[in-house]
Amino acid sequence: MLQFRFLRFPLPSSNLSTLSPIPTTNLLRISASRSPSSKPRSPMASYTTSSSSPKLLFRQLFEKESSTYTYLLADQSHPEKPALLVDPVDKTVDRDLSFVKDLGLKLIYAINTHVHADHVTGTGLIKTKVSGVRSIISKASNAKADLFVEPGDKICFGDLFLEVRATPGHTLGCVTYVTGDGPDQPQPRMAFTGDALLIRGCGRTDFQCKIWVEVQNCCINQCIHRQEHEIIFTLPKDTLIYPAHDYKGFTVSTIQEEMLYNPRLTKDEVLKSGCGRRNGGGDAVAVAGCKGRSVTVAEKFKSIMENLNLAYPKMIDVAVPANMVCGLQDLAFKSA
Ligand SMILES: N[C@@H](CCC(=O)N[C@@H](CSS)C(=O)NCC(=O)O)C(=O)O
Repeated sequence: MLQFRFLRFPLPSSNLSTLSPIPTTNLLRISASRSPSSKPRSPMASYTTSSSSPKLLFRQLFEKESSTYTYLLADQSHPEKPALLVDPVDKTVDRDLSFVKDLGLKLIYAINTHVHADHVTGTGLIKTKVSGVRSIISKASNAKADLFVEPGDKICFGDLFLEVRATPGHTLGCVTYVTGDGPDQPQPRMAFTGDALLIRGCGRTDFQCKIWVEVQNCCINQCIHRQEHEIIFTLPKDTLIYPAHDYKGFTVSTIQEEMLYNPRLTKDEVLKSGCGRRNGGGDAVAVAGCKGRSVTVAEKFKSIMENLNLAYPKMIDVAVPANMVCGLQDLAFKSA
């Protein structure tokens, strides 16, 4: 069972009628049933690739240089049509804001899933162009923003909300934003996974996390594997996956599809062989006496990730320092 703190952030006075005031200790419990440990044998059920709610307005936007997806969500049934952007890119801010204006929405939040390494976030630029917008990032990112979220927090926009789930691995502060569970919320649910879970892939783990591994003497690859399975894969199987990037032309996936076909997250041969036992985290643990089969799930994942041989993102030296300050570094130059 996961526990979520129910938060509504205070809005600037011009927005006060948009959302309800902040409840202080309102706790909402969300059931989180465990996912099956191995691949289902039956063929994949065919799930819808779009979510429906009379309230939700949803758009997937693309920035082609970094292959980044930005997501626009709004409560269109609310009189003020409060909206938020997930992972906006500086280069496409004008496009996004003009789109928001065309649709008659009131942008209240500009949210990042993590400190990006391949592009500069648009959140800082958006704040200079639209008054009252608040930037959001996870507290664990250590980056600057107006508001910091932690696992279990909820970000409300009108009657809709996003839950915050921790999915570290690509960076320590990576979070996934998941649409709410409830009568007014979109069905199926939607998970904005940032770089934690990509379609048939996942974010590289050779940035911050190697340092963390050394410092904490803990295997982050094992950690991300566990996070993917327990924090993401406990969502309903029809939950739609919307990543921050795609390099192959995919736009959306589902939990079920990724459980079956994501090559980085489905290496469970040890479990199937009977040579493994389960530990508390759901990983296979090698058992003495199973010669030649003593490779754990986490070790396989680690080996895949250590052999990706990806070049460092071209913009990393510019993007990371800028994104640590909400993309506001050198803003005068950029907006000139
Ligand atoms: N070539 C691109 C960067 C490509 C890259 O490294 N993508 C990251 C996410 S953005 S930091 C990643 O995690 N990729 C995983 C994968 O399997 O591709 C550039 O130069 O910007």
